[in-house]
Amino acid sequence: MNHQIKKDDNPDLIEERSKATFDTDAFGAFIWGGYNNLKRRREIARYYEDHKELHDTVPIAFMTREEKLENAYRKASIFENHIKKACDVNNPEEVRYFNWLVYHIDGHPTSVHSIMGFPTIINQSDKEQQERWLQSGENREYLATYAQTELGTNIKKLETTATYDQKTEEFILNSPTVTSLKWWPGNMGHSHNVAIVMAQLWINNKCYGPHPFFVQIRDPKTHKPLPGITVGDIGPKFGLNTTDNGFLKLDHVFPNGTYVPPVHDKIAYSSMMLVRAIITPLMGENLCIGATIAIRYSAIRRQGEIKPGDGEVQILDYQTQQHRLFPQLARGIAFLLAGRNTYNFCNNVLKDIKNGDVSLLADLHAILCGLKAISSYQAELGLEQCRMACGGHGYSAASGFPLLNSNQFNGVTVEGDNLVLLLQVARYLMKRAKEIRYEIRYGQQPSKPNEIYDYLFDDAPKKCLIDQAYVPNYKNVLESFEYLSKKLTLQAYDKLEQLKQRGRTSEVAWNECSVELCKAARAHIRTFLARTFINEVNQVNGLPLLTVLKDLLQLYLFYEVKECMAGLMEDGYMLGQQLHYVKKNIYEALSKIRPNAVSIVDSFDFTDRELNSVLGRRDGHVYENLLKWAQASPLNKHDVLPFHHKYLGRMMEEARQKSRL
Ligand SMILES: CCCCCCCCCCCCC/C=C/C(=O)SCCNC(=O)CCNC(=O)[C@H](O)C(C)(C)COP(=O)(O)OP(=O)(O)OC[C@H]1O[C@@H](n2cnc3c(N)ncnc32)[C@H](O)[C@@H]1OP(=O)(O)O
Ligand SMILES: Cc1cc2nc3c(=O)[nH]c(=O)nc-3n(C[C@H](O)[C@H](O)[C@H](O)COP(=O)(O)OP(=O)(O)OC[C@H]3O[C@@H](n4cnc5c(N)ncnc54)[C@H](O)[C@@H]3O)c2cc1C
Repeated sequence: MNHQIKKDDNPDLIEERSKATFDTDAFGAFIWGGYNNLKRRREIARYYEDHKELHDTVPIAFMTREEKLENAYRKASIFENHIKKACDVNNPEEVRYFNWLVYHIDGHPTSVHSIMGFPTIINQSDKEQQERWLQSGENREYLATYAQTELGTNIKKLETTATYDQKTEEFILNSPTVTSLKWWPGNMGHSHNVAIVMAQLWINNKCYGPHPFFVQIRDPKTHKPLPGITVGDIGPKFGLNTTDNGFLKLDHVFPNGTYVPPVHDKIAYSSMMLVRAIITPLMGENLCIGATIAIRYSAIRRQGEIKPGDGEVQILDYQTQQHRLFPQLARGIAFLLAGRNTYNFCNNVLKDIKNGDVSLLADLHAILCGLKAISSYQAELGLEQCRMACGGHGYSAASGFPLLNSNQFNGVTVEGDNLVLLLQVARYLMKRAKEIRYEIRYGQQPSKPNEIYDYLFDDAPKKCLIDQAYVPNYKNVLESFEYLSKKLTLQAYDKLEQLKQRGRTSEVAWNECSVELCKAARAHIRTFLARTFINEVNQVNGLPLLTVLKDLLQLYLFYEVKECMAGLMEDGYMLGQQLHYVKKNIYEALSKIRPNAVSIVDSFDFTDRELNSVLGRRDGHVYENLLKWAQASPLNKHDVLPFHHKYLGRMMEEARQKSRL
């Protein structure tokens, strides 16, 4: 049953919704982690709808950059009064959702304090520091950005220095070169007044590597930059234009502080882990938003005929449209599920770290790097497919895609460039490969078993079992992913070793293998995503929901096999006939999903505010609202633009006069 049917909606959507074979609320509860979470989302969305002061005054596509910032500043100033009423402030998901409703996708002036600056203070300060900065940070008496990236970046090679002066017992922070300027930190340009500055710590002429420093950059009262600080906004960007990403030059600045060594030398990097953990489910959500817009629009847009004379069809009936859109839906769900799992894993490991236990740090780091890289890349490609699926209207800001996709672009870069992060996964895999080769040669056990990479140690001979069974066997597909991942991991490892034996240094050999290392990393993450999706679906009770989830899972798994078929076929593991079964499974899944497609996207329960799209409106009344949207454009405030006569009008008048001569 689809709970979103309303009698005044677009008739095509009513028809689609009436065909649902499952309960959309049950699906929504599966996606958002239970019925109570779904209910809370609705209550929070209602709260937002009822409080007009939290809404944008005009669509942000019609605002200048200054107007965008002022609008977001205005909302930030009343946000605290509302969030306590709207949410359980101890529930991060509720807080995140309320933030998302209020500020939407283009950033806002308190974001980096919330997701990076303040969490760094919570996780990386000692008791004395916490007493001083925790409550005041929580109250937003100050706002802290996270200033790590410089004009050139590679954390180990950061150029900003923090030199301990033994006489005055102070640290001196300095940007010694032009490339040491901090560049990019969010909200540093104008909004925040404190920066967590990552700088190379020097004590007694010895460098202790990058460490975070709490630096007041603007006067708490006047908000003017403090002496020695040069700070400003880096200018307009592809997206996130409501965020003032900034530059910062430090000229011998003296923040307060004492040096307390961390329990692990990578603790200083833990803030990045937290954000990487947030990014994966966010990528899933973005992709599901794009798919919702494109699928709803494809259900109301009629264009062309399939059976001549039968009238124009909904474009969602074209197999090509389904093949373009439904995999995005399936991938979006896979990222949401894997993202939720690893977010919980991340919080548990960060708690362990606080208690001095760093045993799972490397496992967590690798999986977060890989998921962030794969989810942001595939979401970017997928959203572009969704945009293209909407034809010309997809190119209009009214579709929501220009804002959604241009913000999505930053996902592949923020918190570490994707390729750099894939190489971190590969570094982890190479350690496992060394254990495998070592174990086989010397009969030793690997360091510790772990569900994430156990399959790499499975030595049983492998045969591809993908067949044409009516009910697809997901385990067989998962085994194919495991086979490919292990093969690519060992191939990369063996090549690395051969190159080293031929005299290459480790670093040069690494570079010469890096394309193959990235392939191995992708294959490992594909395996993780597939396993998580299968595990989650296996826990579902209730046949109608289970059936539709299995349709999506079938599409997800076989689509991913098709994506990596070259690797599976090159050594004869998968045969041509089996590829035929793979394609058959994809086409079957598309047609099983088709009648439920609108109800699946309805199940996400996104509000029109979240979709921010005339094409994706829940009621399907697209065309009349496209006209309203266009008429609201600032250009249409005047029948004749104020500068018309000065330029074009004069040009035409002069041309007319000339032709009269
Ligand atoms: C809304 C629309 C969608 C938008 C998308 C989402 C947006 C949401 C967020 C918006 C706000 C974004 C704000 C953005 C903020 C930033 O970007 S902050 C800056 C982030 N910067 C980076 O991420 C830099 C990336 N680089 C690195 O992390 C490191 O340089 C490196 C690549 C990991 C290499 O590390 P390094 O120490 O320099 O060198 P190595 O010798 O290779 O060391 C590797 C060893 O260290 C271990 N390790 C590395 N990182 C971690 C970690 N985080 N935790 C634990 N361990 C780590 C690694 O495993 C190696 O260990 P060994 O193998 O044992 O040596
Ligand atoms: C919207 C946005 C918000 C941001 N917010 C913040 C923030 O709040 N705080 C902050 O500190 N930073 C922030 N950043 C900076 C961000 O973290 C960096 O841009 C990111 O880590 C990539 O670093 P880079 O730009 O220096 O790219 P580079 O490191 O110069 O990478 C450029 C290219 O070189 C390749 N490359 C680099 N190193 C290697 C390698 N070792 N092996 C193979 N290839 C390599 C990469 O693959 C990439 O294609 C933000 C960036 C953006 C876009």
